[in-house]
Amino acid sequence: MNDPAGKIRGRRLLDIGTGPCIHSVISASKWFVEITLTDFAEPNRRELTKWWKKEEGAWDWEVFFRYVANMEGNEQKWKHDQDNIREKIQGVYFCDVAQTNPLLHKCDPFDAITSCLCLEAACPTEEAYEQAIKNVASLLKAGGFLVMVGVLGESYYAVGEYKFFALPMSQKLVTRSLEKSGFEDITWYQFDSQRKEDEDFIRTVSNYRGSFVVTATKIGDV
Ligand SMILES: C[S@@+](CC[C@H](N)C(=O)[O-])C[C@H]1O[C@@H](n2cnc3c(N)ncnc32)[C@H](O)[C@@H]1O
Repeated sequence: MNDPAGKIRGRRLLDIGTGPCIHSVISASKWFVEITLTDFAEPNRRELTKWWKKEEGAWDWEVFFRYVANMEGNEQKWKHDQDNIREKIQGVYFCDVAQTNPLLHKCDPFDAITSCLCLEAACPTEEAYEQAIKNVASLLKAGGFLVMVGVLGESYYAVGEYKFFALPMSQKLVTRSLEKSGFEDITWYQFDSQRKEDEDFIRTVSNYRGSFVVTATKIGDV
């Protein structure tokens, strides 16, 4: 998570579209007391819960925890980080960003929301994307932070033989959607893909052209 000023912190963190994996909140978890994970797909929620509850057959995320701990200056603390995050998780819930209340149940607004590679996979059109940002923003308190990670210009990504749809993202679309949903202080970080000339990768994995991290602060409800 990019937060050079160290201001993105608080009590309650919500991750939208966590998938079956935990990597997207490893860093963020240090700055929050309670973490709520969500996803649309039941098999993903099941997989996450298996890891959270240390059930048999759960995926081992050690290499990811080691990587993040190493980036943060001390690889040896990875186990501590892993225990810490398990303790902070409040639950793994259904979420649909297309719904005006994506969690489908009433809850207090969150201090911060993270989301990694979700909205571009969930929204079929730019209009749907704008609406999804609005829906997600409704879960955030005024003055709360949104941190999104995404890919640029991607129209599909493959998992094995299966190709998933993705809505091609641009800085213009993301920024416009955030502004329309009452966000300010929008900070954009962009990274070019090293793979954009690699035809084999493009054919078999993804045609993304780059990636981004965007951070923004919600000023109020629109
Ligand atoms: C590319 S995966 C990203 C997963 C994970 N955040 C990561 O960084 O690897 C996209 C995720 O979005 C979820 N998703 C798809 N449609 C959704 C929707 N309408 N609302 C919430 N999540 C959705 C999928 O189930 C999937 O887990």
